[in-house]
Amino acid sequence: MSDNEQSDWRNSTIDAAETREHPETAEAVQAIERLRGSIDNVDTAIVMLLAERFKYTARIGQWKARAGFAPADNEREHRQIARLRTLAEQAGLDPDIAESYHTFVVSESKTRHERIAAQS
Ligand SMILES: O=C(O)C(=O)C[C@]1(C(=O)O)C=C[C@@H](O)C=C1
Repeated sequence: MSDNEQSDWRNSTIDAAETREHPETAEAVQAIERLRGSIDNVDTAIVMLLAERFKYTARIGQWKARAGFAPADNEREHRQIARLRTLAEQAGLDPDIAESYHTFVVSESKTRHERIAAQS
């Protein structure tokens, strides 16, 4: 493969019209499109579940602000991380991915808890 061909290949996506017509890539295009449909379904479920999770944490934020509790609870976080890492292992997911997800959502909830506390 020439340098030019190599860089064309690296920049190509399945959306280019010719990939559909090429016998060598047509099967891959179809398989990827089917898998993208599954990914869209999973992403939809994740966004719905995140919306539900943040409704619960918003209510916790209000209770914490009212009761004078700190936004963060490190012990709870450690227990959550241990639980999620075990679940991930059982599900065949890299536990680091589960922990990164936890870090992201919990840091967002704490930011929101702090906002609620500052407003009340
Ligand atoms: O369980 C709590 O105390 C929460 O405020 C919820 C939550 C979470 O998003 O799961 C957020 C912040 C805490 O540090 C721990 C957990």
